[in-house]
Amino acid sequence: MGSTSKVSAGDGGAVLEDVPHLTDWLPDLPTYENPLKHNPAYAAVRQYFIEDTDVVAKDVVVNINTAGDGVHFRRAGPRDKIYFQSEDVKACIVTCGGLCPGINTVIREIVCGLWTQYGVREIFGIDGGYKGFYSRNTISLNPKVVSDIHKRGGTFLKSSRGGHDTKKIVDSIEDREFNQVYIIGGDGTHKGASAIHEECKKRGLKVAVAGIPKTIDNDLDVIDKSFGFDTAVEEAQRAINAAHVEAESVHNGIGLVKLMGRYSGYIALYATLASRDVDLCLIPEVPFYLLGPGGLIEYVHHRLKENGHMVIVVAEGAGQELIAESMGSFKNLNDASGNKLLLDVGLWLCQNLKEHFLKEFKEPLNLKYIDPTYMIRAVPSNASDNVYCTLLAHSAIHGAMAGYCGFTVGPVNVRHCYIPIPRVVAKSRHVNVADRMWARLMSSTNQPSFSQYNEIIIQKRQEEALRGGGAPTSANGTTTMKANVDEHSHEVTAEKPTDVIETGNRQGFPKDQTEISTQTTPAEA
Ligand SMILES: Nc1ncnc2c1ncn2[C@@H]1O[C@H](COP(=O)(O)OP(=O)(O)OP(=O)(O)O)[C@@H](O)[C@H]1O
Ligand SMILES: O=P(O)(O)OC[C@H]1O[C@](O)(CO)[C@@H](O)[C@@H]1O
Ligand SMILES: [Mg+2]
Repeated sequence: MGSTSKVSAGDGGAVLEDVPHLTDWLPDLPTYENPLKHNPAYAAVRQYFIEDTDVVAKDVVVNINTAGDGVHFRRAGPRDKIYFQSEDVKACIVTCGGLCPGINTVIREIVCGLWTQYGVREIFGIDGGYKGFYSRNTISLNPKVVSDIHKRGGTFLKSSRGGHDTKKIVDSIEDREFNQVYIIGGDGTHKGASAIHEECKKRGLKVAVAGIPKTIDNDLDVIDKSFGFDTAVEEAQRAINAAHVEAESVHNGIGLVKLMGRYSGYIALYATLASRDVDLCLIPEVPFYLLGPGGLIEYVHHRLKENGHMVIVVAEGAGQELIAESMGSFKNLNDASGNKLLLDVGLWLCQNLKEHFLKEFKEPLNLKYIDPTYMIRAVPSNASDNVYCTLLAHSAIHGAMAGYCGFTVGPVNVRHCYIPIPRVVAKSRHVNVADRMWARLMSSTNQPSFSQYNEIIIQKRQEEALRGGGAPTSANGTTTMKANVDEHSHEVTAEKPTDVIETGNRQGFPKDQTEISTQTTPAEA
């Protein structure tokens, strides 16, 4: 990422992973009194201003015998001295990447917060993500324009993938004289934000770049949880309930629900735990197999015999390697930002479940597939996400006004912090299957752990080798699908099953992801 980290130690030995400040390259900047001192709403608050020495511990659960002084982040909030005068601020806001409930609330609260708390009058929206900086006119924003946008899903400013051109973006920032840039987005967006910050620094500009982490997959590291996640989990309950109703109303009924989660299965995990009607939850972090002892088909058969119906929740990124191998050959497609496009695990499971049941148990399945993928992220944020978004927006504006830059905001152990951007994008967060939260799920669903994955695959391979290669039966229970990948809709349709192949990669994560964070969030404790 090319940025130098600002790590320092306090007198007591505590380590501070600090965020950049405008004075790092503009040491003589003047300071001003924070107008909040005279704001009737805030003036009465005792200890309203955050001390520069206030920090938040990254880890709060420690071993009494081995605990050191640990890593800390700068506490977010208003400072009594600020580095911008209200009339000099020209702020802009941009939203990038996929949608997430609450984006509009963050936009609204940045605008209203800057306006009412700091008296800023020049606030602009960038139209359609990063590329809007150099290809579109800006949108003038004020509290009236944004007054009711938090009641709508989506992004008022529009979003996009791809199109990040650091030079062109910073040229636009310079030309338009923006000095505060608020960037709402996920891991890709934050990598872009970091590049913008570094370029502004290189050009010696007085520009504060502030990130606000947005990811429905909850895959950004360090922060407790991303906004919109709770809303999405709540919305997913409607689909799971429908799947349950459909499944229990017929013989041999299966309700299959596909939820978002490219590489991290948090939505599926939490939606499953919240529902309690789910019998099987498949996530990208846990590779599974179909046939053989401990396999998916055996479990589904057992569950149907026992209960007559079942509900399966699958995260969209689950089983990708299995599907790819079962398809023999397929094209690797990426979206405009370079993210891998996923194969449809929902359709694949439907086809394989139905076929195996007919073939092995001579029983037809009554399978209903529900795909609410976009429905759970297109809704407006719920009440608690709205409050969360408000705090994020306020933390961001207080940080920028105080001259901090190249930071993102978010709660760490429930206290809002300023976190250096490289820290949150260095690695993605994944469900820790060795953690108690996954254990809770396993105990709720009683599903198999698929722990024999390696043994099953090795054994099947050996059997195939003995047979001389061209195995007439499935090695892992997958049926080869000839994929028609429509490059525009990205849908995968299956033709008639023809052949069988094996899979052999225990690794459930994307190959290019070398560092994986499986931190325990407070909610998982
Ligand atoms: N490494 C990078 N450097 C600079 N810009 C990037 C980088 N990766 C992605 N971007 C830009 O960030 C924007 C958003 O990226 P992306 O589409 O990956 O979504 P995201 O922010 O990760 O959000 P999500 O994946 O949660 O929807 C795009 O405009 C993309 O060009
Ligand atoms: O179809 P789009 O808009 O690219 O978004 C799909 C992807 O976005 C994400 O929600 C991440 O934002 C993934 O879970 C999902 O695969
Ligand atoms: Mg992303």
